[in-house]
Amino acid sequence: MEMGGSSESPSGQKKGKAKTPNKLKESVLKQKSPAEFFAENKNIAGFDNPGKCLYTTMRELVENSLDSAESISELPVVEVTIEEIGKSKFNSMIGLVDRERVDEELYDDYETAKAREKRLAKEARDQEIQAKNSALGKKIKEPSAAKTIKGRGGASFYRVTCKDNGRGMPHDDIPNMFGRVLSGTKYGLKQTRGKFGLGAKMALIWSKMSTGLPIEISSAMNGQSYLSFCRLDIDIHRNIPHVHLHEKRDNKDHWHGAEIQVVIEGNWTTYRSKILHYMRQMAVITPYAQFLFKFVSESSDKDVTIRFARRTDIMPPVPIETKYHPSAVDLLLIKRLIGETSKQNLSQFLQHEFVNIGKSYAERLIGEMGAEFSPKMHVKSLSAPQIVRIHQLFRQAKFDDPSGDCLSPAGEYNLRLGIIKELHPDMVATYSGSAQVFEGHPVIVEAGVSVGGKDVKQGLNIFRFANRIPLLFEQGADVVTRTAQKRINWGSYKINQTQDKIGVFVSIVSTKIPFKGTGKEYIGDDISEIASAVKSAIQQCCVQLKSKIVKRIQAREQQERKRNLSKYIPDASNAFYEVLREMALLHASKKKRYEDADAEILSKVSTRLLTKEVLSEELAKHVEKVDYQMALEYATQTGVGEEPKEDIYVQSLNPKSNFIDLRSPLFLFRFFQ
Ligand SMILES: Nc1ncnc2c1ncn2[C@@H]1O[C@H](COP(=O)(O)OP(=O)(O)OP(=O)(O)O)[C@@H](O)[C@H]1O
Repeated sequence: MEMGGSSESPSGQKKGKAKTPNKLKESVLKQKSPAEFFAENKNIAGFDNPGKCLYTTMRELVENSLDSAESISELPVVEVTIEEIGKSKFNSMIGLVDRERVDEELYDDYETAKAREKRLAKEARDQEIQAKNSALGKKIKEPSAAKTIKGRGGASFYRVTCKDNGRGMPHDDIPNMFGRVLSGTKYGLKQTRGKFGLGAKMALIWSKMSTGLPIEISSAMNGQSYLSFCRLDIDIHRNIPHVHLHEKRDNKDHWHGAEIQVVIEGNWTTYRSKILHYMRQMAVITPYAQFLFKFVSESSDKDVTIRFARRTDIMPPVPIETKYHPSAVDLLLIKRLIGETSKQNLSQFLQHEFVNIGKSYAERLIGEMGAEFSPKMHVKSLSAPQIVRIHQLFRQAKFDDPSGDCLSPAGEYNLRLGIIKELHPDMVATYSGSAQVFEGHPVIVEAGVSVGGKDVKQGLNIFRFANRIPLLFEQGADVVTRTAQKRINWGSYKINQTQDKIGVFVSIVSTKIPFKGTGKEYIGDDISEIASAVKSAIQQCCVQLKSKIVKRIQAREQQERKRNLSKYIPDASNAFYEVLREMALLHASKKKRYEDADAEILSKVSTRLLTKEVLSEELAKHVEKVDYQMALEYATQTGVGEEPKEDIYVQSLNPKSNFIDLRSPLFLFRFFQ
């Protein structure tokens, strides 16, 4: 650590010699607010560099919007706009006058005349080599433009706006929701995309760090006559909101939802594809939402507008808040629950605050705790050692696994819809596992595996989702990738891991997703319960696919046989006809006599009733008949009922009617919802 200037040095000693004061300074006790901590370590929340910051800001806002709309069972409508703001515009926004460079050499991207000469010479040499190579028909390597330009370049700024039709926020809570790190409404035991109470604040911290501009929030709750508007930034050192403006405005349109706007430094060029990928995959896993994504560039030529239309009105059920499973709690949590409980005695406390403890089981547990415990004892009077005893028993006793009823998986239908939309595969299989348990939290793993498709690369194409969030980073370390690559014997399902175009979709939902880091980018491969649930879900899909693949192979073989037989028809009929013609000549010249049916055939040959063409036709008919018989035999052996049944979902195209008609010339089916 370097010492401050001598004037600030407590002893007034000179730099370098001050051993003792230096030590003293190092050992000064300091505190950090959570906001300060995350500002200094923003990479752990997914804010690594300007490009990634743009991506993470956008996704945090989108995920909040979806959580919000779903919490009131509203089919989500989310509009995201990323507007590029050039340096001049940005400067004028913050009231800074543009300034021309005076001392060019001061700048990082300054190139000396010598360096310029060297670069141009190198470029000329490269061009020559390329021209030679292209004349020789060799592959030409694109020169990387980025490498030739030195310097960090001018920063790019973006206004990110996200508007939804969700719950909105209570007027008075808005400053804390956006201006106090680690505050949120999603800390309960419930499957939500958000969890940490951090995302929106990180966007604000990054805006504060990169542009110094505040965040703006408009929000209205259902039936609210006013609209809350709040402009705020965050006091990083104290971790409290710093409100610039907080007022109620007229809500003429009876709108409900939220619109969040933040101006940050970013990099659209490097993260464009990730951002669009994210939006596309979000649309895949959330087909009941409608998304409008817009990128507005300074020079409108790079503008992007993508609308992801809603493809179904069927929304997965709203996840339910649940209680703790006794095996998932630690000492601290038990103490907290005791502090918060409304129940008086120990027996009621155990039954009310935890899942899977009924009255009689609570009494058995209390009996096991020892003589000093009784069902009627006052729960708030438990001593510290007594609480430890409860905790120890919770760790050792048997409890039923938590049920998955509180979870809301994407559903096989949505997964299948997503895979078909994304990959247009030749075949697809999906599977939804039953609830598993990890550290007392229920986990449901669903998978879809597809083979073939449009624009799909050979090998494994992996799509990961956790609590219905697409995960796009750290693919290599993720449990899904590792399982698909290393623990599935694709060959045994007649799938070629390197040559077939394989799509693997895995969606994991839980009241606690064990993400590595707060950036929610991947789930590690070290949790055996999750790894084995992922493996089994993928395997189940593979088993379904195998039967389809085997049938396809058999059908192909049959077709091949037919094709082979058909190939010989011209030669065979030629040969037959030649033989018959010879025989007919012998028969006609009476050199050789044929009787009855033989004579009849030969006379048909002579009168040209039986020609080469007729023989060809008859042979073709025969091949067809044999083929049909074989197919029939195959179907009888394997049984038609073996064909996997697939649910189909139909819905009315006319939003006003609650039925759909299936018409045929003979009948009409009317399905009511
Ligand atoms: N668009 C929105 N509509 C309604 N409420 C919102 C919206 N955005 C944020 N909130 C509220 O603000 C709180 C804080 O949001 P923030 O993104 O900081 O954390 P989070 O979503 O709870 O968790 P995480 O950090 O894991 O994303 C949320 O818990 C939610 O109550």
